[in-house]
Amino acid sequence: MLNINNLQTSVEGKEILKGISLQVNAGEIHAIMGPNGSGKSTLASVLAGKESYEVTGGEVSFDGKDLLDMSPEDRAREGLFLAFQYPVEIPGVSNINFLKTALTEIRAYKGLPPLSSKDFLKLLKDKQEVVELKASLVNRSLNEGFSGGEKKRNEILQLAMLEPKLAILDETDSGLDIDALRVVASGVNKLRSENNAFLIITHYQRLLDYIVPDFVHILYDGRIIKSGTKELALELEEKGYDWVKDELSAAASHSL
Ligand SMILES: Nc1ncnc2c1ncn2[C@@H]1O[C@H](COP(=O)(O)OP(=O)(O)OP(=O)(O)O)[C@@H](O)[C@H]1O
Repeated sequence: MLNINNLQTSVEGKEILKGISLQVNAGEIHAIMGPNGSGKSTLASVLAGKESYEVTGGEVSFDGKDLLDMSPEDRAREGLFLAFQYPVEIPGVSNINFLKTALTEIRAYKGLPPLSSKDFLKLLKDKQEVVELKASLVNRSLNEGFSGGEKKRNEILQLAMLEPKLAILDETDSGLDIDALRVVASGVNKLRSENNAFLIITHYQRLLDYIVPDFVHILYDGRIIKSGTKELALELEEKGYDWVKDELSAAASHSL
């Protein structure tokens, strides 16, 4: 589904991603962990097509198509979804209109007609229950005045409505209380299927108790320095990032 090969990117002349390779197949959940400033959000932004990042090398294919060649809108239409670390507020655009417009766009791209208002509202009600989001929030302006936790739940509502092939969740757990964390995680677990995949960026092993990843990758200074299964996240929480660095330098000196 997603194939990243030696991806390198810079921002304002500063190299941030220094050769990332990662393959995500349908049905898989990958977690990316790494210290502050290691490039996690940059990776998410580059995949979503944010303009300020310059790709200086490498390739990314998504379902066999060249992702880097597509506009951000086409990436979304192809089924890529990014849940922001800091969801944006859009005053004047109601949450419900935003969802309807986005869903209509995506359906049109797939050659499907728009849903009738009745069917749309029925779908919305069903999905709202998945994320336990209050009905009143759906009628308000997009994220305006939402609490941090409500914004994150709203991101998962968007995910539930749009059913992307690949969802990238950038620190969705930050700012969530325990109940909201459980709701967001159970939303993701209900939405996961054989046909979609998730890339979950997180600082805390805690989220991975709820959403069990198939693979965990450690991003450090713009490179994936170690990959493993869910146990790697536990080990990391216990020993810290210096342990991975020390292990790698020991391996490097051993091979000299
Ligand atoms: N628009 C930008 N302009 C200048 N530098 C940037 C920009 N975006 C990212 N960077 C730099 O790139 C590096 C990686 O940032 P990024 O936000 O990807 O890290 P992160 O791993 O997501 O960190 P955190 O865990 O703190 O969210 C940082 O040194 C950051 O200052």
